[in-house]
Amino acid sequence: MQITVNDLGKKFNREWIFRHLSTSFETGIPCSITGGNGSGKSTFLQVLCGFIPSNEGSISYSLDGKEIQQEDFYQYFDISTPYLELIEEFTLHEFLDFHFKFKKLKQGISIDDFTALVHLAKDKNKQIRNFSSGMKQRLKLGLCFYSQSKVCLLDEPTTNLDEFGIDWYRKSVQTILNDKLVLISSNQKHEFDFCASNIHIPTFKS
Ligand SMILES: Nc1ncnc2c1ncn2[C@@H]1O[C@H](COP(=O)(O)OP(=O)(O)OP(=O)(O)O)[C@@H](O)[C@H]1O
Repeated sequence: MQITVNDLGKKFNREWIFRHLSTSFETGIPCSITGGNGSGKSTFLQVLCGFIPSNEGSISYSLDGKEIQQEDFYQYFDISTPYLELIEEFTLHEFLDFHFKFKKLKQGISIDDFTALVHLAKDKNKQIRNFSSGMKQRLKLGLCFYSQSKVCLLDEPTTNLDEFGIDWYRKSVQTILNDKLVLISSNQKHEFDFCASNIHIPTFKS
């Protein structure tokens, strides 16, 4: 998978969040998206995956040399962000049954394997609303790690994770780096110090 960004710009009202941003991303070269609070890291990820439109420039997506239309790109990525809501009324089992009707689990992994991988096997019948914030975060990350999608977008991936969870994140993310295009928006080195490339958003203010 390859994503190419050409002269991309995004503004809210009259303020440019980033401008003249040109780069490319590809599977096997994980990239960190860095910058201080409010610099535009989350906005960049949201523009990249088509959640919000850009004001200037273009983004192209291709898989094995074939172009993917922007409107079809949703089939190819997973995103984990602090603002993403889970369906709180469902139990974990109901939630996973529902989710994996639309997304495919990685080949060879069952739903039971999945719950073990995210250390939630004992919580299958618990309603998501009764999960702790760290349990929800492991679930969100697991949905990205263990799907068949080609692109994995992680916004502040260790939010709410304890030391065990951070260690789990660092080991788990390693298992997908060769198969998925991984982009990590973060201010914390332990979330991205293994990345081979970096985009520093404040560099693209004007
Ligand atoms: N929908 C919106 N309308 C207007 N301004 C917005 C909107 N969304 C974000 N912004 C502004 O865009 C700027 C970048 O926000 P963004 O959330 O992308 O930053 P960030 O780098 O991810 O920050 P943090 O590290 O705090 O999560 C901020 O000034 C924010 O207030």
